[in-house]
Amino acid sequence: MLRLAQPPARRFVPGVLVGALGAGSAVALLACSAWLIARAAEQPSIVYISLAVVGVRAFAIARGAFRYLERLVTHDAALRQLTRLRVELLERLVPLAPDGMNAIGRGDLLTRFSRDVDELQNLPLRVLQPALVAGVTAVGSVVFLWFLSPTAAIALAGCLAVAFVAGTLLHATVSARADAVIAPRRGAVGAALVDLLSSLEALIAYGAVDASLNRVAAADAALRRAETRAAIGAGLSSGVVSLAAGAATLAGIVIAVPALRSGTLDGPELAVIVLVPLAVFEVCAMLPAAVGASRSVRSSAERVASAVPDVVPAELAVDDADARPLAPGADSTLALRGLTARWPDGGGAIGPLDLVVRPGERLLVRGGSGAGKTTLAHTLVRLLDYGGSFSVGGAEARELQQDGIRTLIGLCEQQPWIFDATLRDNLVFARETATDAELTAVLARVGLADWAASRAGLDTALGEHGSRVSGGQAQRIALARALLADFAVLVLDEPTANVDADRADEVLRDLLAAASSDGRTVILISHGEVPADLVDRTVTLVDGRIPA
Ligand SMILES: Nc1ncnc2c1ncn2[C@@H]1O[C@H](COP(=O)(O)OP(=O)(O)OP(=O)(O)O)[C@@H](O)[C@H]1O
Repeated sequence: MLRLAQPPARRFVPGVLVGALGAGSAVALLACSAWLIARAAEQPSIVYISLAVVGVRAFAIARGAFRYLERLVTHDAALRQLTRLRVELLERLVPLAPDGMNAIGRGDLLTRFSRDVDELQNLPLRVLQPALVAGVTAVGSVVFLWFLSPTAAIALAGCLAVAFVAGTLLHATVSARADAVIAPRRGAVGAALVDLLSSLEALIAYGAVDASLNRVAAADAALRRAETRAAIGAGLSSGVVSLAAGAATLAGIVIAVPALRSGTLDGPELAVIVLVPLAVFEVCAMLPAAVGASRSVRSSAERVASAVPDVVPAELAVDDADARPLAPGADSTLALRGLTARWPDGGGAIGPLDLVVRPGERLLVRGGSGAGKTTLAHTLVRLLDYGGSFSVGGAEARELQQDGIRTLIGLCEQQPWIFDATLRDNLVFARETATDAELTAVLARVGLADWAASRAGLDTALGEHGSRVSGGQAQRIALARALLADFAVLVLDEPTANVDADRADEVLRDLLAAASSDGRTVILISHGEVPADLVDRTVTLVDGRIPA
């Protein structure tokens, strides 16, 4: 993950170079200014100081220009890499969705894909870039001072080393744990908040809102504690660096004054030796912070990596490299022979199952709760992988591209996803070319024409998660989508699960009439009774098998 977060050298190295030039200009500006002021105090002819005057102007302009360029180049590289990283993460997420994403709660997942991914851009910006620039500046400054006074150069190097070691150790002692737990605690706050907001109805009904609010407050307090501790660590380490900067200046005075008295140094050189460490430490103060930032980046990288594992769990269907497209107009006969499947956590195994579903057939798959009906449905649309054999129109499903199979076999889920958008938007993504007239016609087929007309028609807003539609209407909208997509085989998973018992038959009758028109195969999944005339055949699942 860290490798993915790091921009390529051709974009990263220019940032380090201009950063080092900016930092070098800052040090040179101070050295030049110190020399100029001290030399000017001796009131020489202007000729002797004109070069230094030009130097001060040049380094002042260069410092600003290089710092601006550094921000531009490093942020451009980091943001480009972030874009690439996001695309790569989404590409890794797609094969996991939806059945491989249940291990992490939605709130935590959201935090991983927003804050934790954002945190990864700090690898080049706050860890590697400042560390390299500080290193180059420190070495360059020590070498420069060496030519004036080797003793002063050694003293500066010593103070820099002490500042780095002491600052880093202090930072680590106070806030290493905090740096590592901030990201997971931020995730915990996100999880608690999403949990609270998405279950508000139940919490209000059972008077449990306060308990849930307390959970959010506790997660928030834990996050604040970690952030405070991290800030204390950062503050203490920058205090140590400032002390070391003062010590380096004092050391410069102690070393340079006797040299001045003995005549081996002149006044302007003394000013340079005493003041240059201040500029060097300003740049090197970033080092302990960079080590601290590396801990936060590592913690976020681990969280992102565990949300998108390199290897997709074997239980999920993934296209083989040589998977081929479904042949156009492929026969829609489905044949399962010794089929087995299970969920990524290893639970809910079904099979071995033997079953043939012929084109145009209306098959009811019955079974008690937990019998494996939804598991079978997810296997048929190639969300879950299978053992044994599952052929589609005579071709083995695992040899065909999943996308192709999903143009043939469609699934209307038990809890259909309704987007927080208009009725039109909720339908048209199933067939992007559909006109309003076609959308209205399909609404009539699923029995929603009058309801839509009594609202704002296709512009009716459906609310978040379909909060403004009933369970039966949500099922009808899902079926309307499926009809637009024109699947040859339609799997209806418990279409009346969220409908009143006395309206269930009516909804089911409407749905099946619409679904099985056009000679479509319908596999109806239900745990309850279904009027016999609605289906051609019934198979019963018991503990994931069809008893003989
Ligand atoms: N997303 C999931 N991850 C892991 N296990 C699951 C998942 N969904 C279902 N299971 C497990 O698989 C088994 C079969 O569940 P499944 O949802 O297929 O049953 P079902 O017949 O559709 O039940 P119901 O009528 O109650 O919806 C159960 O033991 C269940 O715990």
